[in-house]
Amino acid sequence: MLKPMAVGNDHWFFGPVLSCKSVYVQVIFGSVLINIFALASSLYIMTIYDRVVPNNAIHSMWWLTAIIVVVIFFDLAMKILRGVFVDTAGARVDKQVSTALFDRISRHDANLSRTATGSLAGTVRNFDILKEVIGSASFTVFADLPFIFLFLVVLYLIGGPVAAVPAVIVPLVILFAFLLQPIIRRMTELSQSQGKSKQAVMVEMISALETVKTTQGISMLRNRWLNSVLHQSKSSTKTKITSQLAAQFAQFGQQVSQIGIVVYGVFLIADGNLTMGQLIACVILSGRTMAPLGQITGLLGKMNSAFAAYKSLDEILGTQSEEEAAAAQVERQVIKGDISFKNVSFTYEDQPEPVLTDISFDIKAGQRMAIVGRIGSGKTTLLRLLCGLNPPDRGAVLIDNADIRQIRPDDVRRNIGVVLQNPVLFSGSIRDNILMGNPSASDEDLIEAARLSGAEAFIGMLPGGFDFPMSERGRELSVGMRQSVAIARALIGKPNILLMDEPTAPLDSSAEQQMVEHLDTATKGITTIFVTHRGAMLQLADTVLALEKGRIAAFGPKDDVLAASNKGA
Ligand SMILES: Nc1ncnc2c1ncn2[C@@H]1O[C@H](COP(=O)(O)OP(=O)(O)OP(=O)(O)O)[C@@H](O)[C@H]1O
Repeated sequence: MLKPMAVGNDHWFFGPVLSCKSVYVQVIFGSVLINIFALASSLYIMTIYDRVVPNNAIHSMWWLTAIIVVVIFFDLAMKILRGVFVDTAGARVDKQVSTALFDRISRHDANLSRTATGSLAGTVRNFDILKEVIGSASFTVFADLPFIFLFLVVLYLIGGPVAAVPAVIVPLVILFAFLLQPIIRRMTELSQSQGKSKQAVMVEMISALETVKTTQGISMLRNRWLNSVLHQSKSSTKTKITSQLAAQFAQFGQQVSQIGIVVYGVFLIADGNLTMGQLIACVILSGRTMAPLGQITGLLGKMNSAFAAYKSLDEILGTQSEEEAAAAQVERQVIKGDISFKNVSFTYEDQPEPVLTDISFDIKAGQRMAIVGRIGSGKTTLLRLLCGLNPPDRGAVLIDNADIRQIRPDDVRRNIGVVLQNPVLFSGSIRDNILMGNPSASDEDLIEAARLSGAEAFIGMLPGGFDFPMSERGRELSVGMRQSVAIARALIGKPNILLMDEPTAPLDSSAEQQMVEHLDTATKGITTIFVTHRGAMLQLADTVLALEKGRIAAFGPKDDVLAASNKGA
């Protein structure tokens, strides 16, 4: 079960934002000053027209000009500082949220592993949109919004009834933007989800480029790509046009307001109720009143994108994973290695049939068990449940009599060595890759793990030995070499439980025999569970579990199970 996280200091987004509270308070303070400065320039022009020009008061003009120049410099300094503060806060939030994102995605969570890699990458990329809004100077426009009312009041104090013109237009612009808002939001969400599908097609193709090149699959993927590009560009164009409509209406409102003030003002001047200077000041103030609305409506598209990005990120970061929930429960520095399955059943999401049904068995610490069965009988799935990659729907997987979901994930990772099917290596040296199994291991541990896995034999022949540099996925090594490095990575943490999924599958029979001999030494005294289709690996096992269509067909000492199966055959 996923539990929503509380909003507060621990919230993935509002937590970091609130931690920059003091910076944002300074930004608001800066905005107050900037808006007050904006009043000064219209008052200056009004005074020049009404007092200085009629009286030819050049001396006063110099004084007033000196004051307004100082104000303009302060205004400039404030705007620069405000921009710097917003950027600084944005960078801090970015660092914290990006770290949380990495941690969350790198933790094995069944819910995330169901999401396509490309789509996940798209969600992560969307964080940039959110970051751009909160970390950009345009964000400060929100701080300017309340000043619309201040400007209206000042407009009234200076121009009296002319204030009625912007006072009518401002709510109309706001209303129009509000009415468009849900439409823009829907379009933005659609455009973002289509963007993620586009990313998913590209990532899937790039990650299997060689397969794509050597099969006839290019045209199929190309069609998928073009379809998603077409859909996304259609919806993003619609979103842009609609949000521009709101911005254009705000600009239109600004122009109408200024013309309205001029026309109304001329009548008021004719009646002697307004001066020329007051009229000019009112026109300037009306522009200033409407400016934030223009900016906000221009930002509507971006803000909706940011909101949609927030929502999709919240699906990843806003919930507490089961392993995090369990983290607080049982600490197991050392796991001895007893394993029990109690009536375990499991169905992959969106699949009609269970993959494992009512699986129960016990093995004692130090036993070595082979899981055998036909293709698709559920062997890998059983191993996935054992590493905690997927939680069972019913029943429980117990390690040292504790439900694996209740053991801290770090303790599970430290005590269980895992070699998955087709293990992945990372760019970096062989040393880096093996140390991923235990970053604090000594050089002796490293050499020992390489010896036990059989990797030592070829590492010595590579240029640089353990420092041999590899690129992405370790493609400079043969499949068998990669397998040995992956086994060394699993062994270096000296685990008491070792899980392996067909560790000898890519090897020929002589390499397999060698690997079996290495593993025989490496797994002495360790609870070892491995999936295999190969007879040679069975030499290691003292216990065999045979699966058939997700149910236990046989379980017991190797010789008994093999004898029974020979009799059956
Ligand atoms: N991620 C998944 N989502 C949905 N169904 C899955 C997933 N992984 C496996 N399955 C299905 O679960 C069943 C068991 O798969 P599993 O990989 O556990 O079998 P296996 O015995 O290890 O097969 P093999 O010998 O081919 O490795 C299969 O029918 C497979 O289609």
